[in-house]
Amino acid sequence: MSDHPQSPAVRIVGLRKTYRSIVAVDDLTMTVPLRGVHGFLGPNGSGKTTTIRMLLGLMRADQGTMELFGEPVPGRLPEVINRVGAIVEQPRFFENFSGRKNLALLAQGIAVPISRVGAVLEQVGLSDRAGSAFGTYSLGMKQRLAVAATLLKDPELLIFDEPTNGLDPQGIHEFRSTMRSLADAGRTVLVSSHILAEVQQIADTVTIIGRGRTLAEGPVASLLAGAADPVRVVVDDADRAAAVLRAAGLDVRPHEGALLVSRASGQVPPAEVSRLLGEQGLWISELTVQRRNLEELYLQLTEAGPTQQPDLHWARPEGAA
Ligand SMILES: Nc1ncnc2c1ncn2[C@@H]1O[C@H](COP(=O)(O)OP(=O)(O)OP(=O)(O)O)[C@@H](O)[C@H]1O
Repeated sequence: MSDHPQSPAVRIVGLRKTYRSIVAVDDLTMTVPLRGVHGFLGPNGSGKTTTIRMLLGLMRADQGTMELFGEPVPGRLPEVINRVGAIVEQPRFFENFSGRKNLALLAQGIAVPISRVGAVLEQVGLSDRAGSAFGTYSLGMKQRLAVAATLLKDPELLIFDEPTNGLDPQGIHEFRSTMRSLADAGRTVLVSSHILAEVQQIADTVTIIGRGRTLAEGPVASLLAGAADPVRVVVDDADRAAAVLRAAGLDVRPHEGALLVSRASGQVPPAEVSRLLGEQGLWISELTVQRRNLEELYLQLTEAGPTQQPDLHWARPEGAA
């Protein structure tokens, strides 16, 4: 059990790393709550891999503090490393050995009971193909065998760095379900990706970074529940509908055969749009609130600049700048 039961799985404050003149990570802050899938998101080159390598003690930070389960790392890494499983680089498996035999060899090497092999194959959905040679596996199956290898020690936190790179849609789908089921079984999954929309589908919480800095962090649902998402409405007489809505003080923008209705002061209730148009005999054929996705949020954050983002931080640790 943890000495710090209330501590998040990961806490990073003020992390910085430079490679000669390149600032790869710049005052980065991240909190990964216990349990659930946490997306660590940002475009290529934004500093995700560098951060993960520092967290795992594979590289030294220039500045900042990091904790795993409340223990400062790298100082106390030996005490917590057994609670962490990570795929940072592709592990090497023997092509001619079956998935099961590859895992059995690994289990022996790290003194894990051989009985764990069957359990971890089951957890990643590879039991049916466990007897086939690794060389015959699809990329997605190879990746899931790598996950199975990290599960041998039964870690509480799993860290995957861009795990779906190179996978086809089927492989991506399967990997997502694997991450979801690991989290549903009570583990914490930290997954980095440059494809924000992809991770949005399974992440409970996210940290979004750009150029080595944290731009936003929090539950996906609260980050996306913008104060003023536009209402998209389709009506036959769009010109007259636009005039009616504008007369009621709403902003109206034609967009791809529909009208996007918004108001500077906040969210427009769809029922208000429906009532205003209905009262004038204008009948709506489609009415939806256009929720943002994480990619749109990212673009908005990078356009807005750092001074306009403080309300998007939800879990800034005390003492963070
Ligand atoms: N060993 C290195 N030497 C010099 N610069 C590096 C090195 N590793 C990374 N960088 C630079 O540091 C920055 C952050 O890279 P990093 O790999 O951490 O980003 P990333 O978000 O993981 O991107 P990707 O998804 O492409 O791996 C980039 O500008 C990268 O070019």
